[in-house]
Amino acid sequence: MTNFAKLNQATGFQRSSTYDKQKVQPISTKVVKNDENSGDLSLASIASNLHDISTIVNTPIPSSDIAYSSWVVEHPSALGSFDRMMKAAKGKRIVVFLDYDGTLSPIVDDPDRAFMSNEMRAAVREVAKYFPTAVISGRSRDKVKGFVQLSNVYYAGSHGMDIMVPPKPLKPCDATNHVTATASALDKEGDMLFQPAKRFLPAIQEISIALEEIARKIEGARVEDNRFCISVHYRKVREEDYGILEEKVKSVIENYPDFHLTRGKKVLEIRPSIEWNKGHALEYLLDTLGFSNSGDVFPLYIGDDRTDEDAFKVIEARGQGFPIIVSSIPKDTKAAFSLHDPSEVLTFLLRLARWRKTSSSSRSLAQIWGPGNSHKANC
Ligand SMILES: O=P(O)(O)OC[C@H]1O[C@H](O[C@H]2O[C@H](CO)[C@@H](O)[C@H](O)[C@H]2O)[C@H](O)[C@@H](O)[C@@H]1O
Repeated sequence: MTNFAKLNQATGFQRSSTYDKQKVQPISTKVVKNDENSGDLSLASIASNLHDISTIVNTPIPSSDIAYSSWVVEHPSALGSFDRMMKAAKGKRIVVFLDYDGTLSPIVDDPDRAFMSNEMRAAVREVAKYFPTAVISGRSRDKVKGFVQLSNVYYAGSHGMDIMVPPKPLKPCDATNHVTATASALDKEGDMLFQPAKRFLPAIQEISIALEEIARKIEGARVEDNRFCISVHYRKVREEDYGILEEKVKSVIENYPDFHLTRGKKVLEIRPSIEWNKGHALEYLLDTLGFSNSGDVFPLYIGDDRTDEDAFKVIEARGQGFPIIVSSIPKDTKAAFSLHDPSEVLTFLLRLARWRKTSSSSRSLAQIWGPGNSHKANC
């Protein structure tokens, strides 16, 4: 049994095996209590009955809807499961990790215009008031910081290859946990930087120039310098030109054996071949904040893309925490829970902050954190 299966079993989550479309079941009227949607049928029960409903009312339900609903049975909605999730996290210290593109901001054609809404910013700010919070992005750290514009979160750019934590913790509650990591340097502002791919910077510059040259000749192609990795966007490239672009990009990488190509959403990413990804960044941040050997830490990671799977795997291996995928289509994932899109991410974050706020005010601090730990409730 996997750690998640154990976790789900312990917390009462049913992650069924593959949905059997042939099996006719009575339409469930079981209600999943949910603050936003109290009284709605759970997605899981919808999934197991969509096919039957379709037959009864003789109205075809798109197969994509059925497929999505079946997938949600395997990866329950983090909104529908919220109360039970929080029950499982009771008495633990939640640390929040957020991806940027496709999670905090919707996917748009122009990467420079992937702005985060003010509502989302306020929600992240609120969450970060109560929980240590980090944004881990494929973008350069400066760029993602420029989009998020919050001073109370930690930032990791270049898929975790550029991590910044202030030498002093962002919140007093982290003070006892804050440790100085090795292999770090201080930047101009005195922030502590961890940049395991620094030695590749000269090669990255060369590769970037070669890729710019290629992109100039293919309409719609675009190169984005993410400092320790490079993105070649093809969202606006004609389908018939994609093959040429990919071949040319590969031919550049062939000259640089220390680099490899990965793929994201309509983007090719060129990265140094080091053993470091978003999963390592999550572990690094937990260590730096002093949670390395802490049995009571509950990392919560929300992300939408392939590179986020590395972080999901780390949480799965720890056997504690919530890996949440943002997706409107079924996909292979290590995430245990799901959210449909960034607007559901917003709702989830607001609920998370509200949950902590109300539990802080309605119960005594000692009840929440245990005797002697009441200061932590301010985190
Ligand atoms: O780890 P992330 O924060 O999710 O970054 C991954 C890549 O995100 C961006 O590209 C994606 O979003 C763009 C804006 O919505 C979209 O135009 C593009 O097609 C997507 O792939 C970013 O521009 C890349 O550099 C990141 O690597």
